[in-house]
Amino acid sequence: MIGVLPGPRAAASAGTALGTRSLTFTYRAALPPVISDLTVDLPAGATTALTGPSGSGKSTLLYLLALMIRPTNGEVVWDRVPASRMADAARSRLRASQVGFIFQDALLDPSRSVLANVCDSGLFAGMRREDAVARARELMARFGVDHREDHKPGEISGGQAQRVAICRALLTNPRVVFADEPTGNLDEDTAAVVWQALTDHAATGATVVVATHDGSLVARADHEVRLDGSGGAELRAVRP
Ligand SMILES: Nc1ncnc2c1ncn2[C@@H]1O[C@H](COP(=O)(O)OP(=O)(O)OP(=O)(O)O)[C@@H](O)[C@H]1O
Repeated sequence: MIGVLPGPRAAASAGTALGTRSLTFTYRAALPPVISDLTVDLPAGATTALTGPSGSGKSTLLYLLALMIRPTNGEVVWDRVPASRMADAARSRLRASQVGFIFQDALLDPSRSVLANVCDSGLFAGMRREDAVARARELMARFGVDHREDHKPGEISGGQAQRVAICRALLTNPRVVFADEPTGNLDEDTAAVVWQALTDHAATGATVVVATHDGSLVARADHEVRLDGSGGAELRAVRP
């Protein structure tokens, strides 16, 4: 069980909005839990690096926090509400309106153009089409993929697909961004642009949680939650 640390930029935020209470998750009853009795508050207005050995449960914890899967025991709490107990439709609405998720393998729709992939999350969240397109083009220019807007995901590189996925996640200016190895496919300069974008987003008051093995990213985060590989975790301030 682990505790709470205030974020350096927490003053800019409305406080901690997201956390877990005695969270336990098991993929199969016969197996030991991947996450075991985890209590943590993830500060708003700050970046938190989620680290730990391969297989320790980083992706699983991101899916739980993003309400994509339900805990075996305990809660994921959003604004003091046990959101993991909400009905599916309510969880979907919360995800669409408040969460940006950058998957480890980008997970773009191969049948849709790059521009459509980026815009769709905004349309689903209720944005007007022209606003979604304008914001998508602004983000794609920032991440250097605007010249690919008419291409299909199968026609762009892995690093470009990762950047498109980042544009998609930031489109609605979500309150919470989860990123699963967002710089894994990127060169150093592009990774720096992505990290800066996530840091800037946290500075607006958002909660940003990044699963990563990249020590240079961890060193630039505000906090680290380290999963120990046996279901537990510890939280530390990277930059007190
Ligand atoms: N759908 C699934 N069914 C059963 N077990 C699973 C499933 N998905 C993941 N696991 C197991 O859960 C554990 C945690 O996996 P997870 O992908 O969350 O780890 P991770 O820390 O993100 O790993 P990596 O750093 O290698 O990406 C692993 O032992 C994995 O084999």
